[in-house]
Amino acid sequence: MQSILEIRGLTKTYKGGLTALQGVDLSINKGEIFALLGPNGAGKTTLIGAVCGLVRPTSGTIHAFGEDMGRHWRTLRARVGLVPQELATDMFEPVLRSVTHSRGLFGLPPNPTLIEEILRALSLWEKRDAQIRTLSGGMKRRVLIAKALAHEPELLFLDEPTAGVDVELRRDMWKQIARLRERGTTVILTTHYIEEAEEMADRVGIIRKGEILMVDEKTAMMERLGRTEALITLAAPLGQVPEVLSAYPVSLVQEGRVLCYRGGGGEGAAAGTAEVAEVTKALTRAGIDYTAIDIHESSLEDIFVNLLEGPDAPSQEAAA
Ligand SMILES: Nc1ncnc2c1ncn2[C@@H]1O[C@H](COP(=O)(O)OP(=O)(O)OP(=O)(O)O)[C@@H](O)[C@H]1O
Repeated sequence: MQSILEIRGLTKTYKGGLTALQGVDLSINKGEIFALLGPNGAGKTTLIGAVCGLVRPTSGTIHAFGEDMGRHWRTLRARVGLVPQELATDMFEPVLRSVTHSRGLFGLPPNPTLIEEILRALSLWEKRDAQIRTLSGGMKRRVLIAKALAHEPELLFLDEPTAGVDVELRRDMWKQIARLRERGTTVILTTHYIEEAEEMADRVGIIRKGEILMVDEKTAMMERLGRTEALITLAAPLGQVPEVLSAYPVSLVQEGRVLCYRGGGGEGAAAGTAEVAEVTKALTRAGIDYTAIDIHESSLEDIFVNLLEGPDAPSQEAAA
């Protein structure tokens, strides 16, 4: 797997003393979609800003395309695209001119055919002569994407691309991002939306308080940390867990009316469901009747919440 971005020991302490990044190490593979998942203030925007030259790191190194960004800044930055959270300027510019200008900023020759293609793909061509300020919020977001694509970046950062947009537009944007990947662009996106990471990403990094807690392939993360939960509603409440179930990870909840199984973590989903079947057989053998079973696998969301809430969030080494 070829690496396109190597971040080592990246630390950022803002004036005033707040440390937004603490020794971040991160490798991004060429051609992947990487989701950086973390709560508000975790350091996601700071991390992107450091790679895109908007934030000066306090220490650490960033290599992109195999070269030191600190040394070859101009040439490397031209190969990186950034879709920021908000549009800061350009509100009075018409769409076409603004997007064309973004390409020129990187010293590239004009390419009207490419700009038209980008605007059409983002359903903005009809609006090419409209001032950006007159567009809807969702369209403004698309203009941001168009501007970032105008100079044909190989590595694209999307800072919360779908925050505050409606479900339909969100799905639309996911499709656009998937298309970029098909064309070979490497995509790093930040998000609060677990669903977004679950849907889009090849790998997921979880960041909290400026530290990367865990990086893994999405499916491996879900398999390794995922658990099976089953709620077995009993026909009559129990005072304590029956002896026949002492070997299983079960407990009584809802005043003994429901038997709760939580297990199967680390061995994939099948181990959990098979064990739930054993539990139900043991109940039947013991003559304990039940009326319903609600069984589900934990999602990336459960994993994320557990990680963030856990008192001893695992270190990256421990998790690897
Ligand atoms: N220019 C700045 N000066 C001082 N502190 C800052 C600055 N920019 C960000 N911070 C602080 O650094 C921390 C990380 O912020 P950052 O914007 O990187 O987080 P984030 O994960 O992107 O959050 P969100 O999801 O809310 O966008 C926060 O505590 C924030 O208040």
